[in-house]
Amino acid sequence: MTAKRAIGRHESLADKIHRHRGVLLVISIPIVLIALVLLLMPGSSTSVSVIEYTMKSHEGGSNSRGPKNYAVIFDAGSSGSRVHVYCFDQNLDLVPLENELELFLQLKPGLSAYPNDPRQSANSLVSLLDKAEASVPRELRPKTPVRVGATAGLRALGHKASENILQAVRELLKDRSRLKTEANAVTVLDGTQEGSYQWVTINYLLRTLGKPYSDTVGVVDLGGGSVQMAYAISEEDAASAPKPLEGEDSYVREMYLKGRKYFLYVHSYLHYGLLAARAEILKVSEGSNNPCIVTGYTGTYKYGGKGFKATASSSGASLDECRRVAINALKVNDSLCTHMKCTFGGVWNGGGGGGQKKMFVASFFFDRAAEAGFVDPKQPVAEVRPLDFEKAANKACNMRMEEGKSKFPHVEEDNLPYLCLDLVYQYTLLVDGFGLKPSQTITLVKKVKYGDYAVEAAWPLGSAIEAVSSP
Ligand SMILES: O=c1[nH]cnc2c1ncn2[C@@H]1O[C@H](COP(=O)(O)OP(=O)(O)O)[C@@H](O)[C@H]1O
Ligand SMILES: [Ca+2]
Repeated sequence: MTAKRAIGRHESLADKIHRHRGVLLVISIPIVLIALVLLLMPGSSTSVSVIEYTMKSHEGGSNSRGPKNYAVIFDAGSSGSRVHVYCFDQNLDLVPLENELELFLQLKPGLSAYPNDPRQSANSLVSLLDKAEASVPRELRPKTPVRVGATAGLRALGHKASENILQAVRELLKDRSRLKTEANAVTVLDGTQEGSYQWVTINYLLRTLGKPYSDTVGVVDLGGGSVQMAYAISEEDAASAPKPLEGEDSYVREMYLKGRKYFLYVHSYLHYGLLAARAEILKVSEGSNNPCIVTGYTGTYKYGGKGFKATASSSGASLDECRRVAINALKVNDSLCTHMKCTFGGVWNGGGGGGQKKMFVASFFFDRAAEAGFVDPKQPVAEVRPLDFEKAANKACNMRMEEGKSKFPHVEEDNLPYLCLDLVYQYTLLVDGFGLKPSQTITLVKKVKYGDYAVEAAWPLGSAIEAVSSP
């Protein structure tokens, strides 16, 4: 020991620690104390959920796999069921199946339309399953993962009824298909999962994954039953994220994609999808006339097994009054907000920042804009501003039912009585809910161009990427 010390430079680490143990003790006590404080502090890393989600960088490849990996993903949405079949090469690039980059099929209604008949509900997927499976080469079927993700429709049905339906779907897959079902392949996606997949889908197709977070785009997905918003935030903002409300998912997910770590702010609002929001807006006027219903219409709106009085007021629809009702239904109310800044219903807004600069807004935002005639449904994307929704709303709220067909020739007949409501809600959600400026340019998206092709801008691609890149 003494000899070693005399040599000095050759002193081992253990000896050094031993010799300086006094100093080390003095230094380490405050460090341990600070670490403890940080760990126990509210809003620290406890509000960040880390998801096992690793997308390898290009050179990583999927070593043990074949040159082509298929994935079959069912989107059991509240208003319909769809299936997507994708094929990836070893670099996790999409490769064409016949002449498209995905097989995409859809039908209506969704699984939740059969709440008391799980078998019939599951059987509604048969035609989609058969066609999807047929598109996967026979020898690859046993290694091709199939997933079924149910969204707001089954979420709103409640645990028992939805679990029965999911069980029937599991049995259908087992009996009828040779595709690979992993554990948890058939589930109700939680809303934050759905929002994260949507973000991955769009950023994957735009090839922004792997770039700094402020180069990625934010997404909004307006479904029938729920609406999700997701965008990447800085590590500092993630660290100071508030804890979620009781029973809510955490606000921030950590994801590793193409060699980079992202902190994704994501929130899903159940009951605020477009079709569910109609019910919320009609509930505000509770049994009396509603200023959002197109002038001259008398009827009942059915949603989730319930009926809501949908009758125009005698003075007709009114943009301003409908706006007030929509703001009320959204619970845009600062007194509910216990965080720095909220969207609506007391939900933290994520703090904004570079990942929210560009917003890609999907599903019913695109569809209604197309029906209302201010975007071309044949184009995959359209740049608009929230005030385009308000302008169209103004026209819809000022017409009479019988003028509907000529003023809005592309609107489906069943949607006509609700056109003022839908457009006012969409404007209100973007501006009063999500806090966008009425004049901010946003991208309405149905499909995203990927090379010479265009791919559906929907969450299943994010799920497929996870399925083929997990071990
Ligand atoms: O793959 C897709 N491509 C384009 N639009 C889609 C796709 N899947 C769903 N949508 C849009 O979402 C709307 C309905 O949402 P959905 O039925 O999925 O409700 P949910 O997400 O609340 O369960 C559809 O009318 C359609 O506009
Ligand atoms: Ca959906």
